Amino acid sequence: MTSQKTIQCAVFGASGYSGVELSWLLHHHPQFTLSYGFTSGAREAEPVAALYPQLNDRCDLMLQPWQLDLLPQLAEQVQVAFLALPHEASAELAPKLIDAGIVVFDLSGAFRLSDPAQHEQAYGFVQPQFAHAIPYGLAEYTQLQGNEPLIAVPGCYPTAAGLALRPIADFLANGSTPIINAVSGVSGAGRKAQLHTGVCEVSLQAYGVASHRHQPEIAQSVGREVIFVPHLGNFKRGILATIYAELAAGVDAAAVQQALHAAYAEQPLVRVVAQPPKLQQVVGTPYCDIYAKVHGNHVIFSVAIDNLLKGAASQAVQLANQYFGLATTTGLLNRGAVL
Ligand SMILES: NC(=O)C1=CN([C@@H]2O[C@H](COP(=O)(O)OP(=O)(O)OC[C@H]3O[C@@H](n4cnc5c(N)ncnc54)[C@H](OP(=O)(O)O)[C@@H]3O)[C@@H](O)[C@H]2O)C=CC1
Ligand SMILES: CC(=O)N[C@@H](CCC(=O)OP(=O)(O)O)C(=O)O
Repeated sequence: MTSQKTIQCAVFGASGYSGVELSWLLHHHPQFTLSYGFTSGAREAEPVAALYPQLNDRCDLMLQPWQLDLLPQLAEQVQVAFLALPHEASAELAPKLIDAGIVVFDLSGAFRLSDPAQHEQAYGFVQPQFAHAIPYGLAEYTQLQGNEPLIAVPGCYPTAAGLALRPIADFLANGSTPIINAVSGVSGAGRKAQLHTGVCEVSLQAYGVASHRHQPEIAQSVGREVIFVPHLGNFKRGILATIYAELAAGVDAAAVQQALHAAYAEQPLVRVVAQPPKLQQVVGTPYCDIYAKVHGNHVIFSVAIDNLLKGAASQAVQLANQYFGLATTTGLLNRGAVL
């Protein structure tokens, strides 16, 4: 185990929603020191509290615009970079950081899909060639050794779907297609101004119907085709996913419950709950809450996470904890969130 606060790290995209949550978690982390918080080159240097006044007198991080000529200095100082960047920016920057000897935890979708053709179709750009070898970091199902150069942090919706469906993957009817309906708060779309996420525009609505880039990611994660329909809701943060899956003959409610409890008995950040979860019980926390009910030959899940934490920043820290041999919850409990 590494001694106190010795692991220096940088957050790229620290002015964004998932980046600021990461920065706040790392600011308090007992083992990591947040040495740099970078923004795009389009900004001036400024304190993080200038963008997020709730951090006044609580976090003295200075945001700096990223320029490539900072790389040698960065490589001397930090061991770890967390990328909370647009997908293409991550794809471009990650190889440079790796070449400089920095381990990268990437929150974008740039390295999640192992099939390059599927990636190009979903993201519209060509994936770096080494992407197929990058571990997909659904934290409860990943065993990092501490020598991986890059870890792909799962997407927010795929985190919720993967944590529910993986424990019962062997119980599903042959050839059946789970259906995932999920509602996300507006922070899922990031901080940048966009008409469709404006306060007068958002009203519960489906989008990306059976065409969202997370559909192939969920399919890859659970090992079968799925139907995925995301929805945008008029609330700030959180994802509530309702998942329907057909069970193989003979699988009953007890078997499903036993599989879920067995999968997460030793996993402190996934809670198998007895009532359908409310968003408010996970918002601002690193937990995923999973409820399951068997109805006839189907299992119905209701799953709740905070998209910016378990769906992004806290899962990245969970993976970094694992990478450095720390307990999975280190620095994650009793923290509160920024937004
Ligand atoms: N929001 C969410 O719920 C989740 C997001 N993610 C992923 O995390 C990543 C960040 O998302 P989110 O926090 O929502 O995004 P935001 O739009 O809130 O933030 C984006 C950040 O990236 C910076 N940035 C933009 N372009 C560049 C560039 N070319 N070079 C360097 N920095 C750049 C921005 O800086 P500036 O302020 O200067 O523009 C900002 O700090 C995305 O890949 C997203 O898909 C993953 C899971 C959940
Ligand atoms: C509400 C909303 O817009 N959500 C985003 C997903 C969140 C996100 O940033 O996607 P990744 O997990 O792939 O990084 C979207 O649908 O594009």
